[in-house]
Amino acid sequence: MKVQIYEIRSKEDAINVIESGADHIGVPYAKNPQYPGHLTCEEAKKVFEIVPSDVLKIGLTISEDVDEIIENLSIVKPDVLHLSGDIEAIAPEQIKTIKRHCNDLKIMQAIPVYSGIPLENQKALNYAKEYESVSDYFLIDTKSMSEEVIGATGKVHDWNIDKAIIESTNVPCIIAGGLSSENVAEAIRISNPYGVDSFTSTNYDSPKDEKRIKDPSKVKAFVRAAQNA
Ligand SMILES: O=C(O)c1ccccc1NCC(=O)[C@H](O)[C@H](O)COP(=O)(O)O
Repeated sequence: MKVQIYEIRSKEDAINVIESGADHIGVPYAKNPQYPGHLTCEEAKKVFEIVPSDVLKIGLTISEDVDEIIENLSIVKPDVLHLSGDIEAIAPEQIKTIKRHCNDLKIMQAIPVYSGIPLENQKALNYAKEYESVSDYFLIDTKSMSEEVIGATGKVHDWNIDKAIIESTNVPCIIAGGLSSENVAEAIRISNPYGVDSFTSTNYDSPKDEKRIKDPSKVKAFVRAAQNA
């Protein structure tokens, strides 16, 4: 079971999270006034410099501007670009353009799932079909009604929807949305994913420093719970 941890804002957090056994390190970058925690491209590059080659460097952007995305990738150089903005803002053909400009880049497309809405009233399965030819991973994540972006809600959704998406595609799927050491085993049992992702529930309750937000004991407990599931 692959374990992905967001959002890494410092080399210290990256080291702690890697020592805790995470397989994927998630760094959101390209400054956006709505997300003060996101790093500049230069800061993200510096964090990734210390990541060993057996850990995947996941760079998250919510940008919808393909030229800007390509320019930023030339600085940050992640292994995987995680697209977590409005899914309809970047069409599969545009993702092909991004891939053409960046050798060996892999794509993780976020698939939005709303809490409390039945699968038949959501577009998640259609999106998975539409984006599977340009995606190396899907990140099935909770979307809030009031936000354009997908994720970072701290809220769970129905894991049977994850199961349906996972069974519909050959793209490796990582599940996300309110996952913690307490609920991750049950989410895995229901959906049988390739990997699991956590942000909110592995943060300190009150970080003392804006760059050091990950609580090593919560990250270790999450990794252990996922690996033992
Ligand atoms: O990490 C962010 O800052 C972020 C911002 C905007 C959209 C998505 C973001 N993170 C993506 C992730 O993969 C999170 O870990 C995922 O959404 C789960 O978050 P949570 O429900 O808080 O555990």
